[in-house]
Amino acid sequence: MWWLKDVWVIDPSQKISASRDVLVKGGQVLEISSSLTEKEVLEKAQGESLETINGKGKFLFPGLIDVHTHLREPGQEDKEDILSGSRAAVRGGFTTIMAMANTQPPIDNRALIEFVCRQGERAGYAHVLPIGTVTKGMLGSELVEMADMKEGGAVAFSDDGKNIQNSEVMRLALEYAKLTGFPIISHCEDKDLAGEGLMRRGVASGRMGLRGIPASAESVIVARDLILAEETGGKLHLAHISTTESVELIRKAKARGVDVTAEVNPHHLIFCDEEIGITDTALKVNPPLGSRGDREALIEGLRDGTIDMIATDHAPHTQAEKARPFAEAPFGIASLETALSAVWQYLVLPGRLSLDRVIEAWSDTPAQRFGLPGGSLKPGTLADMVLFDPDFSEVIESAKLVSKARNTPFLEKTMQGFPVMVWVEGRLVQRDRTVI
Ligand SMILES: NC(=O)N[C@@H](CC(=O)O)C(=O)O
Ligand SMILES: [Zn+2]
Repeated sequence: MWWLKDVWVIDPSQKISASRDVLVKGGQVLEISSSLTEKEVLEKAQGESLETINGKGKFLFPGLIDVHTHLREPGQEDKEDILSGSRAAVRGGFTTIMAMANTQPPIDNRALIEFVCRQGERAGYAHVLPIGTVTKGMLGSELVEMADMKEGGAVAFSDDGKNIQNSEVMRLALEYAKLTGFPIISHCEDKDLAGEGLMRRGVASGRMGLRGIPASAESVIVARDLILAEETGGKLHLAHISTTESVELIRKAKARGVDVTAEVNPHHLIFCDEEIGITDTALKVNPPLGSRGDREALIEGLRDGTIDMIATDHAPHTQAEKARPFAEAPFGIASLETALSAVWQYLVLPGRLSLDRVIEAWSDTPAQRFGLPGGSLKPGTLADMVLFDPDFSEVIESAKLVSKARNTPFLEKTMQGFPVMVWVEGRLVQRDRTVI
């Protein structure tokens, strides 16, 4: 049994943000109280061994749920695999991760869905929940067997990494997914507008002489998908929103009652295109980093609820691939191990976002939207939880990362505020930054 004493509990699912004592027993949250005496706790332990943690000055919240994680297995295990990715997850404070389907081969049938589930269970760290593709082979034309894949354990459908260019296929997908009750997760990017662009088109891309991707490449597809979701009544989730226009479109669609949710990635909230250097491929990501104005619009959107969730879009690549010239390096940032700390340091500490809002957007809301267990510390629920120490500082060193990937802009930087204990179903899986 665990007794977390005098810890600041943030659990948006129960509207708790207060100093509390928390008891965990038999893998479940047993009780959250304003204070407990040793005698009371020992009685409740009923002879079970007890570990007491002094939580003063620390936060306890539900294990974070990441709805956008690339784990690369099967097929690209040199970048990441389900074991290394789910270890990286718990090191970063995530107890549930939704695995993206753009593997090789893509996760487009029930057998592959079951394979990802099995590998996740075998790894035994974060819960790994597979997302299936929307189309067979991720080729954008023929829909997968959604109901069958749901039976196998899929929790959503997405061709992420690629946009569904054919609007009729997207419309059918939204219609058909209604049978499963699951959202279609859309990677909004008009292929022709994006062209061979390398970063967001604007003053910075002009100065650097790099081919640009206009903001419209994202926003025209956001507009299309919102119209199709409205017409079909299907559930739509928009991945990695990055432009001011997209935020505006979502705000208006929500006001009309469209069944849409949206996510934003930490890097789009923290960086902007001006910070990209021609030698710095760590910041080469898709969608590309926007302008300062976009960054403000995204923060505002997350604050007012237009943007529902934060998601990492953990996109691991090998060092050799990221060492290529800017034009040739792949898009993506590996972020499971640094995302929460980065949000704490760059957004919560300066007062741009409250920690309560961050936790809601990264636990309760994803659980609700995708119908997942977790995201709550209600007594009786599985104890997936994070103890966060706002004062813990660490240099992000290659040797300490448990992900296979090193493509993070925070490498060699000192960061402050980290998860120092993480439990999955009441079992301690990370202590003092070491994965157990
Ligand atoms: N975000 C990225 O830059 N890359 C992702 C694909 C994606 O999420 O669109 C990847 O799979 O590498
Ligand atoms: Zn994507």
